[in-house]
Amino acid sequence: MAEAMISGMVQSDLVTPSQIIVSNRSNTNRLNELKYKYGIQAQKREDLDFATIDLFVLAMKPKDIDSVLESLRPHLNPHQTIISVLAGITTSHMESHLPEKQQVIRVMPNTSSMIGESATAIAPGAHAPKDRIYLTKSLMESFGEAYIIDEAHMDIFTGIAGSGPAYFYNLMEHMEQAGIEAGLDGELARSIGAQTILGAAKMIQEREETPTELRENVTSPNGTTAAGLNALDLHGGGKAVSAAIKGAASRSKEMSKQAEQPLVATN
Ligand SMILES: NC(=O)C1=CN([C@@H]2O[C@H](COP(=O)(O)OP(=O)(O)OC[C@H]3O[C@@H](n4cnc5c(N)ncnc54)[C@H](O)[C@@H]3O)[C@@H](O)[C@H]2O)C=CC1
Ligand SMILES: O=C(O)[C@@H]1CCC=N1
Repeated sequence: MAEAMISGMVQSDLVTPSQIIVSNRSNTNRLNELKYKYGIQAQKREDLDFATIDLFVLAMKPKDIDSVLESLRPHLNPHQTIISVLAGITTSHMESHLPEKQQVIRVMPNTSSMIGESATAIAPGAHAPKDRIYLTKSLMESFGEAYIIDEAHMDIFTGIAGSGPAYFYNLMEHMEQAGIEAGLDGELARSIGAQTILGAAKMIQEREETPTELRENVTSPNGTTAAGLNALDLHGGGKAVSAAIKGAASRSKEMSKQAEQPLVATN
């Protein structure tokens, strides 16, 4: 996810590549790969000059949040902002592991950041000042659309947009496979599927009609679309998508609860 955001950011005018420093726990090969690919700086954790950093963007796995915050804590000053992309980790949880009144902002981008087409949510913590919230919004807009939302809606946003690209990739795997089974070349089938999804998404964005109206426009009485939609319905159709979104949102909620539980030492 970090690479997808970096890729989108460096293609925009908002930041210069040299303003971005990437770091990780121990994988120097990966750091060098990102450094040369995007022209950004790469530094080992122990070489970071914390005082010169305005925004820390955390993009490790949610399970590592507490140890990372504890290790950042002694180096922070009140003017620095912690931006987290971690699914399920609440701003209040992060604030409880940081110096009092530390600025925290939770965001949820998706991997389409890579090409400047993310749908990203932003939920400010209790002490994030307006200027940092808007700076974060501009940063997120450098790789797509960004929406400031109530943190209570972060789970459902994650279900729709954070995980959402995967539902469409899954759909496209099926479209491609159906094309192949009917004798189409695989690449051609993939490209037809992608263009069809792109066109449908742009119709929603660029025209006034609702998804329902647009669906009805495609559906001639007793025609091919009606047959396709009937089959879709018979196999779960839209309900399956709704269940996917709810499943992801509920996992996000569950991850928030897990993060609150104290670690139990085992031997
Ligand atoms: N993959 C996705 O589509 C999205 C992921 N996210 C969130 O982004 C985060 C990362 O997900 P992925 O990129 O898929 O995982 P990943 O496993 O590809 O990347 C995690 C990165 O964190 C680094 N890392 C691990 N521990 C670290 C530490 N202690 N200090 C510094 N760096 C450390 C690793 O070296 C690795 O580069 C997760 O929290 C996830 O919830 C959010 C939105 C979308
Ligand atoms: O699967 C995940 O947990 C992450 C968060 C949203 C998309 N990928």
